[in-house]
Amino acid sequence: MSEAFIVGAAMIPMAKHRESSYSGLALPAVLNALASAGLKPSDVQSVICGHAFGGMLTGQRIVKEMGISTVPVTNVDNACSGGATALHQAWKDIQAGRHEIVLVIGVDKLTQFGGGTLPLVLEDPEVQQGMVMPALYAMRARRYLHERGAKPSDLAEVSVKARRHGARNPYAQFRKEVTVDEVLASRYICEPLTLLQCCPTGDGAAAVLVVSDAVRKRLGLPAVRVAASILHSGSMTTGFRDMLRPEITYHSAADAYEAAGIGAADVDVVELHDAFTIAELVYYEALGLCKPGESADYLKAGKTTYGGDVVVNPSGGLLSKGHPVGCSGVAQAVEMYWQLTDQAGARQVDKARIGLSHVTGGGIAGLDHGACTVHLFESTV
Ligand SMILES: CC(=O)CC(=O)SCCNC(=O)CCNC(=O)[C@H](O)C(C)(C)COP(=O)(O)OP(=O)(O)OC[C@H]1O[C@@H](n2cnc3c(N)ncnc32)[C@H](O)[C@@H]1OP(=O)(O)O
Repeated sequence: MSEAFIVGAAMIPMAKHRESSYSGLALPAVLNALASAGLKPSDVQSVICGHAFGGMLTGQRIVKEMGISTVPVTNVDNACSGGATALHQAWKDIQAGRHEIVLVIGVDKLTQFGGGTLPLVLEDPEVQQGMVMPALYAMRARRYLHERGAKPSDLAEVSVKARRHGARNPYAQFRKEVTVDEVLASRYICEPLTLLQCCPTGDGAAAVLVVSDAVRKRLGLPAVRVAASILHSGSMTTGFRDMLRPEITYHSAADAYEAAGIGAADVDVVELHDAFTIAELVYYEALGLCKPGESADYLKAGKTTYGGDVVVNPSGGLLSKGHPVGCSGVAQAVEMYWQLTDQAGARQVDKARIGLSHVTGGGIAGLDHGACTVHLFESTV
């Protein structure tokens, strides 16, 4: 069994790239990731492509443009977790000794829908009743305000931090800082969530090279070890569900910490799934960054920004960087690679050695979410 390492990474700036095809989005990320690892397209032994809305054979359409052939290409759909699931599959392949150099791509183009909320699967009974993602998270937010005695400004603080971090990130879709008042004054999407508390729709692509220990040693490059890679689907329940206890994230995080022998207190930098402000607060608790019930105070005390206990979403997170669904898990891995190899520029987390990324996928009736992926990374620099 070989351990898996990331030795190269790249992404394109997230934005509304209306004129680009899926291959057009992905190719610059792929070629720059290869270049950063000193590898050629022909060195790649397997390609795994995460996307949600690219249609059939998205990965093959990208690989065709790379000028390589016969390499096995796998497409992975796990909604927002698609990219992270692709990374999980690469980790498994490297561990099993099937391949030594795997290219992982995450890509999605949400501008194809022309605006509004994301299209969901119509056979889902909750979707038939009108469930859309902002509504799901608005219910969580209402529950949080009710149970915790929190204020809407507690939610808004998440966006303020996200935008402050994102302002340092040239790859972020939104780079302007905002105040609590501006967040609260933006238009309601689904009360209590306002526009600036929702991740935007946009387009993006990211790529990482995952290699075996032997290849890492041969390349001699700064590398990040994948210390744990956990994928869970949700547990079915037809009755009451505690919306402030996202069980799929609790389980995935606990398994990741156990697999890596790493505790939450050891983590220096986190990229978590802040699709809406409320998500970040409940995930602080589920990832064990703070105790249940303490998330709003933990944020307000500055514990999750530079100078605090752990820097959460230095990239700006989904709220600021953007959330092109199937791309996001790979974009998180790119940020982890940059942070843990001291290449994150103005947003570098000082002495970052251990990183955690977390992404959940898909609203689905009866489940907390459809998929959850948690990765732990360790710097080898
Ligand atoms: C399990 C899981 O948890 C899975 C998940 O990840 S769920 C999350 C998946 N992603 C989503 O659900 C996307 C959430 N966001 C949305 O649905 C939509 O962006 C929205 C309903 C909030 C707004 O959609 P819309 O009204 O059609 O806005 P849109 O046409 O995109 O943009 C209108 C303007 O608002 C701006 N805008 C849109 N979203 C913005 C945001 N979050 N912050 C700031 N500005 C925003 C746009 O830039 C645009 O400005 P300009 O006119 O100056 O260009």
